Amino acid sequence: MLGRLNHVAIAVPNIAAASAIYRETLGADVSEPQSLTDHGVTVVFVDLGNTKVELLEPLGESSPIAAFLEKNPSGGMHHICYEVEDIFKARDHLIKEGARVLGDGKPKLGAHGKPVLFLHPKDFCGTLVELEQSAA
Ligand SMILES: CC[C@H](C(=O)O)C(=O)SCCNC(=O)CCNC(=O)[C@H](O)C(C)(C)COP(=O)(O)OP(=O)(O)OC[C@H]1O[C@@H](n2cnc3c(N)ncnc32)[C@H](O)[C@@H]1OP(=O)(O)O
Ligand SMILES: [Co+2]
Repeated sequence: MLGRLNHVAIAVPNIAAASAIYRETLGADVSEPQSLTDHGVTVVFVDLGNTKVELLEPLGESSPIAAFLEKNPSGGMHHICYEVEDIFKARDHLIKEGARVLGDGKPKLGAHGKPVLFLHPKDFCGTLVELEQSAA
C-alpha cells in the first residue's frame, strides 16, 4: 500500500528562523512559505532530491500543532508522510484494520494540492502518519 516517503515534517516555533538554519547553516534549498489556513499551519519545504523535509509553524488560534509545540517548545519531528496510489482505498483498508483516521475521514487537499489524510499516532508506533495520494 505504501509508496515513496513524501516528506518528514518538523514543527517549529518560528518558520523564518528555521528556514534560515536550513538555508544558511545546512545550505539547503528551501521553498517560500505557504500559509495553509485550512490546515492551521504555515509550511516551507526543504528539497532533498529524493524526498523533502516540511517545516511547519502554527497558523491561527486552533492550529493542530499548538499542543505539540507546547510540549516541545524548540520544535521537533511532527509527522511522516507516505504516498499512496489511492487514498480512498487506503483509508477503507485502514478503517477495516481498526486504525483511527483523523478528522471526518474525508481527504483534504494538502500543501501539494493532493488529497491527504492523517492517522492517529497511537496506532502507528507513536508517530503521526500522513498519507498523500501520489496523483492529484
Ligand atoms: C496537510 C497540509 C500539510 C502537508 O503536509 O501538506 C501538513 O502536513 S499539515 C500538518 C498539521 N496537521 C495535522 O497535524 C493534522 C493531524 N493532527 C491532529 O489531528 C492532531 O495533531 C493530533 C490529533 C494528532 C494530536 O492533537 P493534540 O496534540 O491536540 O492531541 P492530544 O494532546 O490529545 O494528543 C493525543 C496523543 O497523541 C500524542 N501526539 C500528539 N501529536 C503527536 C505527534 N505529532 N506525534 C506523536 N504523538 C503525538 C500526544 O502526545 C498524546 O499522547 P499522550 O500519550 O496521550 O499524551
Ligand atoms: Co505534512
